[in-house]
Amino acid sequence: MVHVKGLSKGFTLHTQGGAAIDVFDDISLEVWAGECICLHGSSGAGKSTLLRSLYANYKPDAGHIVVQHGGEPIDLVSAEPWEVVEVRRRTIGYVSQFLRVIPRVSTLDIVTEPAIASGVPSETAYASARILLSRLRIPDRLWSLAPATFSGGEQQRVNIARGFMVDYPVLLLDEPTASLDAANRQSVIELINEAKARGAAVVGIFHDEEVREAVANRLFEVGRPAVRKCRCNSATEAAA
Ligand SMILES: Nc1ncnc2c1ncn2[C@@H]1O[C@H](COP(=O)(O)OP(=O)(O)OP(=O)(O)O)[C@@H](O)[C@H]1O
Repeated sequence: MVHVKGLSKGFTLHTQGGAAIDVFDDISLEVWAGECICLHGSSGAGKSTLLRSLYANYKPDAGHIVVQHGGEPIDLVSAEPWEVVEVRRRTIGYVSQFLRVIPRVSTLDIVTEPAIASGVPSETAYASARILLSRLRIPDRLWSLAPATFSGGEQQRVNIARGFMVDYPVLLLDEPTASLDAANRQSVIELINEAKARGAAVVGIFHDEEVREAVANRLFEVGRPAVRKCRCNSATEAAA
């Protein structure tokens, strides 16, 4: 479903004297339908940067991210913005750590929105949203409220419900259980395993060992490049 080839990414901090940070270099990875890859590595190794690159939030410096989209391969590194929008609507779902709260929009509407955008009839979408919110133990008295005032764990569960509303062929999960208690962690484990069973290719960051063991088929080590590229301009700076 996802084929990453020779992917490299660094950042240049233009507001801080052009300092260059090489994050990863020449990464290659394949993710098949029905499996879950856990991105692994020390803090700052580049796990979130890789995940965001897979969602085309960051543009890699080199390499390819080829995704099967509607039966055709598409390279997200060279895709046009409208193609990225289409891929996100139909093929790749992303659950970030934090919910982007929209003022005055109810929990039910936030959760339902991706399904309606992907063409699911509104009645079906609302019925699925209610089931997901119940499975994730969001009390129904909160469904009509905007989640701005919800606890961290409640907001995270609303975000997870939103991410699982559409049966995306590819799912990217950035620490989906970071603020959850044991019962809710278990619900998320079940949702991930159900997604795998229907053939989703899942890539995630799971710091929680119990979650990792319950869902991951493989660990993929994200590490700093063995040889750091120097982006200095002069030979003197390069030598230094
Ligand atoms: N938008 C950005 N601009 C500049 N540098 C960034 C940006 N995002 C990440 N970095 C840098 O890239 C490196 C990798 O960060 P990243 O968040 O991908 O690591 P991580 O492995 O997910 O870490 P953690 O486990 O602590 O969340 C860090 O050195 C970080 O400072």
